[in-house]
Amino acid sequence: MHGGDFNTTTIHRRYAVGLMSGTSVDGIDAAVIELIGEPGGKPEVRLIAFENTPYPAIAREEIFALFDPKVATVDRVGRLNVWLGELFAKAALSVISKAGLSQADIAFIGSHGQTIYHAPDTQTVEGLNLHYTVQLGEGAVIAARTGITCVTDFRVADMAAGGQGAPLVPFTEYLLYREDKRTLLLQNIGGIGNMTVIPAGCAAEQVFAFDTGPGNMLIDGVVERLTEGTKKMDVGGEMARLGSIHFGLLKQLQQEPYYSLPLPKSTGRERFGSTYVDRLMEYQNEYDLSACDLVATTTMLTAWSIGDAYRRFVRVHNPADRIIVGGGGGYNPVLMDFLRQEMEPMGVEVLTQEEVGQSSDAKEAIAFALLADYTLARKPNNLPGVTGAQKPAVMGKVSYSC
Ligand SMILES: Nc1ncnc2c1ncn2[C@@H]1O[C@H](COP(=O)(O)OP(=O)(O)OP(=O)(O)O)[C@@H](O)[C@H]1O
Ligand SMILES: CC(=O)N[C@H]1[C@@H]2OC[C@@H](O2)[C@@H](O)[C@@H]1O[C@H](C)C(=O)O
Repeated sequence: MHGGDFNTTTIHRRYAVGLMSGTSVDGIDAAVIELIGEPGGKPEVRLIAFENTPYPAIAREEIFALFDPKVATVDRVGRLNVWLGELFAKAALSVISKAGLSQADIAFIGSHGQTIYHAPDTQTVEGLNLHYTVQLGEGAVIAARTGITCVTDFRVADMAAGGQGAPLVPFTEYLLYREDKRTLLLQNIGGIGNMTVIPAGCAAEQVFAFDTGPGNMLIDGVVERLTEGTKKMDVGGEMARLGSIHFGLLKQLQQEPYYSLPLPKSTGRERFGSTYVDRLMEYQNEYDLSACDLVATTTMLTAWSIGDAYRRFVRVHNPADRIIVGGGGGYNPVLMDFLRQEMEPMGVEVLTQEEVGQSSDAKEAIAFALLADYTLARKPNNLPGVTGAQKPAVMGKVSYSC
């Protein structure tokens, strides 16, 4: 099949590539999917190939450097934008070949890019309400290197319509997971934690979602500090398993105002990034905690924040049957145990994406391919009820291939 052939036999089957790089900056997720169904409809999705390409160390360092707005000068931002465009293009070409396909087989690429700054809350300048978000990874470069039309920069259109520009994946979760009889919570535990609520038999307007708080960001942050950079994550929850939770500190951390902010809401590194980790390191001293105690307490805080979000914002009107966990946090057994302790007493079964036959690793990359399918069909692909946008928007900017 040729991606460019829009005749009646091929129009409903096409291959697409989705690219994602999350807030943890652990590399580029690339997926090839087959979409069966009308463009911009409710397609059947088949995962053909998936690959995670770690960033070269120098690129990762530059991304982290540019999280600091004082460091992110316009020349460095411009340079990183095309640099990441090149790396995303390579990741796309590699996964296409892993799928046993050629570029000519691929109808389009949907690429999220790398968020370096996200400012969803209104800043008023001379009566103008400004909110903004910056994702890097130039679509023109991806299209030029691959010869495939590429959709990028999804979030800004939702923000222009008054939304938070996040989360965007719930639209695709509604398309792919909705059930008639069960209310589902889809919990992503990436850098940040985010929850999508899909009530049994719901319409798109009834789906809601929000960021629950830190995902792995605080755990990764403290582990990196405590091990002087030799470890980037608590692999297998090993440190947390050896520590004890300090309930006094836990209680103090639970007072963070984000948890009680009303919906819709989203958050990021601006709140739970390195400044927050600095504070956790100070608490370690103040409470005289071992390294493992601090990791255990931070891991419990992360699990608690998900349970707390469910109790506060979901349970009364949408008692859930299942919470399906995706993202790297699902690979941390201690975090998953703590989450079970939170959720099971409330009657919510805790499962991973793999346990329901999906791929946790590929989920977000798949989502951006699916969102791009809607962009190219010129159909709205945001959920105003989720992002707080005042109206539907066709998100994504198109860089056409010749
Ligand atoms: N084996 C493991 N043991 C413990 N933690 C793990 C393991 N594998 C991954 N993780 C955690 O998952 C994180 C990566 O998660 P993920 O890839 O979902 O993040 P992301 O996509 O960058 O984030 P986001 O969804 O917020 O954009 C790692 O930084 C680490 O904290
Ligand atoms: C601005 C930004 O990149 N936000 C991410 C981040 O990572 C998780 C959470 O915060 C979510 O809001 C979002 O990503 C997912 C892919 C989303 O938009 O659904």
